[in-house]
Amino acid sequence: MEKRTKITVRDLNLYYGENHALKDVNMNIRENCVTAFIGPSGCGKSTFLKTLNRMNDLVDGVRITGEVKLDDEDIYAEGVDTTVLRKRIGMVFQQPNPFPMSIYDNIAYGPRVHGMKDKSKLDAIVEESLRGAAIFDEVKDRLKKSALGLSGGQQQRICIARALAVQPEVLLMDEPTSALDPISTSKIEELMEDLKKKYTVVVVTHNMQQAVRVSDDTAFFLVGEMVEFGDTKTIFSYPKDKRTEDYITGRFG
Ligand SMILES: Nc1ncnc2c1ncn2[C@@H]1O[C@H](COP(=O)(O)OP(=O)(O)OP(=O)(O)O)[C@@H](O)[C@H]1O
Repeated sequence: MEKRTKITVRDLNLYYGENHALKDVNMNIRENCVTAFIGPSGCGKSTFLKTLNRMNDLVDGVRITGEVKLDDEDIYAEGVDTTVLRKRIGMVFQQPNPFPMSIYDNIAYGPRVHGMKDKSKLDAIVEESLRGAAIFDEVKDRLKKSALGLSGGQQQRICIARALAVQPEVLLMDEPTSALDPISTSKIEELMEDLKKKYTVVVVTHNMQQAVRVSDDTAFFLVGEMVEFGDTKTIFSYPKDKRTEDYITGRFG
């Protein structure tokens, strides 16, 4: 079945001061799919990911032109509440960054900030989020213990659960496995397959095999330009652009 577009990007340009870091990017990100961004270091993958939930707003000297729509809403329109936006579009980073508090409190943090006080509802959200991130069984007997006592791979799944706890629609993942061992990496990759049933997932990865394994669509970036975008199998089997072909065959990067 053809998937509908969840995020539409039109003519997006981003400048860090004089540095033109994203050049006329256009993309339709499909709902309930995993979209991967690949490309060599410094090509703008993370910068682009962050424009999708306005995380770049926090950086001094950034200027953005163009349009990003979530469903039919322009996320850069005047009056958009970025707290609400980031609740709808959650984010997971390269380094697992659980808060220095209990596993339970990490997950309950977002719902509490958004006003949830009811203990039994919070309990249910915590369990559901941990299950959604495939870590409930591993931590159910130590919910009151510090999240910092978990392994890196478990911490990353706690961060995913924390993002799920506020019921997002989209999950942005910035190289979520690059700090993890192969077993933790494959757990997160399996999880992505599951997550896309409920959410729209966008992942930046350095690892082309990972893009092939987990994603439906792939975008290839090179010095701020989105060179090629489309169905992952097609991009990796029949790249249209010579630069994409050179990159995926390992000629540079
Ligand atoms: N906060 C910032 N301030 C100024 N320039 C920045 C900032 N963040 C990134 N840049 C610049 O923007 C360009 C794109 O960087 P970005 O981190 O988005 O690339 P990337 O493809 O994600 O790289 P990597 O894979 O190494 O993380 C680079 O030239 C980088 O130096």
